[in-house]
Amino acid sequence: MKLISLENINKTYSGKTVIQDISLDILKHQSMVFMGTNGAGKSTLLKIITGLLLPSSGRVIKHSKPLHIGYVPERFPNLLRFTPLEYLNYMGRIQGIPVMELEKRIPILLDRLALSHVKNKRIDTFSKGMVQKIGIIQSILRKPDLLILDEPLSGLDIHTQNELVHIMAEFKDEGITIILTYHESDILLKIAERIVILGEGQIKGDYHVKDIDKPQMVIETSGIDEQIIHTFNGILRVSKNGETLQAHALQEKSDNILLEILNKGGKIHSVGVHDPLNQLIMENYVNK
Ligand SMILES: Nc1ncnc2c1ncn2[C@@H]1O[C@H](COP(=O)(O)OP(=O)(O)OP(=O)(O)O)[C@@H](O)[C@H]1O
Repeated sequence: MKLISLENINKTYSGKTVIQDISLDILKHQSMVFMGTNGAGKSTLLKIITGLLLPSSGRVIKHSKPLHIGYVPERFPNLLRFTPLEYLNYMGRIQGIPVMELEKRIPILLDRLALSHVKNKRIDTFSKGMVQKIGIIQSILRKPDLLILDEPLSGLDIHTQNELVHIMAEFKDEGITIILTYHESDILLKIAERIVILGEGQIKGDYHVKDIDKPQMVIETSGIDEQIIHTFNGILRVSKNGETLQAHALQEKSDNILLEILNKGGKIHSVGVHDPLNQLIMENYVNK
């Protein structure tokens, strides 16, 4: 089911085209990631989808009404001197949410994102990850159909990134469709079903994650028979290059496979990773 359709969207700033003839359907329950180099037009497109920015031409069609969109901008608004309770109540009232409802919902969300203990502290004393969580709570005060997050993980340590990915995955399970921008593939795959690559304001690639192979280990070995390698659990394919064999294997089985090769008297020359998604991204960034 379509949530939003973009039809021939163009956006120009002072005569410079930054979004060029983009048409795209956003489907319910199909979470997406927009990827692209700096200046590719990702933030501009997100703002057009939210309605914060009008396209210069083209149409944004909302297929269901009302359609609640939550939006977490790339930068937190300049309201850092407030406490979470003050800020969230303020944002809730701007969104027209009744005070009674806010009084119930804000403590639940603060608790869920592990921020209850700082609800009365000024946001300007918070870490980047805590500030990002406040931005996320603001975006889901009224449960959205579509949640749009612009670079939600940038500048965060890996632990906080994983925590936020976990939270976003939970939202997804609760039926919220998510669109975000980010550039690290392994994290994105936990959230996205679809990857749209933007470049110079245009769509350069549009892929379903399920169609992209998972990362594989590539093991270069010699001194062992090709037929024997084929019998190891987790081997995907083996190719020969002179005396050397190159085995592609499932990442989760690679430790066992390395041990088996050594046990059978083989030599390991190198171990690397082949990540088809990363390769695809690089090709799209570099070649188009
Ligand atoms: N308000 C504005 N006025 C003029 N030009 C703008 C404005 N906002 C964005 N641009 C330009 O539009 C282009 C696309 O910007 P946008 O922020 O959408 O890209 P992005 O892909 O989100 O980049 P980043 O990854 O750096 O955030 C850039 O060239 C940018 O300089």
